Amino acid sequence: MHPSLLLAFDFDGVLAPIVENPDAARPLPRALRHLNELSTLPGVRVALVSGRRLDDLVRVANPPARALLVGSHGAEFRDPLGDAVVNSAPDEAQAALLAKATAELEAISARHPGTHVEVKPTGVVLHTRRAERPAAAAATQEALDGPAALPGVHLTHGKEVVELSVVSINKGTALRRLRSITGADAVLFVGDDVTDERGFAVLRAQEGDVSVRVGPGETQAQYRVGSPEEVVTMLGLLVDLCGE
Ligand SMILES: O=P(O)(O)OC[C@H]1O[C@H](O[C@H]2O[C@H](CO)[C@@H](O)[C@H](O)[C@H]2O)[C@H](O)[C@@H](O)[C@@H]1O
Repeated sequence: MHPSLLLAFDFDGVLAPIVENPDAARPLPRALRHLNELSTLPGVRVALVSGRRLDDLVRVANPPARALLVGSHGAEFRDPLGDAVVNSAPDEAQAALLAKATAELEAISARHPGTHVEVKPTGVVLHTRRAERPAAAAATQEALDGPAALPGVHLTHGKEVVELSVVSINKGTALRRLRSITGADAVLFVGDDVTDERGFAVLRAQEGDVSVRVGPGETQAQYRVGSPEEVVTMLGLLVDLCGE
């Protein structure tokens, strides 16, 4: 009998190349094709585990119909084959803190052309990829010194993003939840950024889990591939292996 496998992938930088405009990110076509193939195999569940808002993830990723979806780093969660839906809405105090952090990031962004702010259900992000380097550096520093230091705010400093959350949910908690819902014997998780390191940290290599980092950077992952194009190659091998 086949073991049951959970194959979980971050989106940006893993299935989709990083681009300047987050709205323009799309999965590589062959990545999507392989994900669709994997999602129909017996004993396999595919999951997308993203920092994006769930509605945004669905819009840009066009995920397989059977895929488990995790948005906002785990604050939003959907299982199309079950009844597991989680939306960790902030409580009153967290909502007030989120409004304050958002107002401060928007003021910082207004001072630094090329930056923009993205609001999520439990967090807010300052994007700096499209700004001139001095403006990006200044805006980042102001965000770190200001709203990121507010009590109750959880900071993630990712790829050209300063992300502030008012809940302490992360991709590690998300992967634990996915493991428990699917009852998977082993988990594969592929990610490219600092937020994904929290996911790698909860995997159990000695029990058959596999972690893969895409691109450069310090990592706890067991393996590394160079780019989303190499992820496509890995997905093709997985289709062959899991389909046997
Ligand atoms: O943990 P992730 O799922 O990778 O989420 C991290 C952020 O991903 C997106 O931003 C990243 O990709 C953009 C499009 O390629 C790029 O412009 C940006 O610089 C990257 O940081 C997403 O837009 C954010 O909401 C996520 O927090």
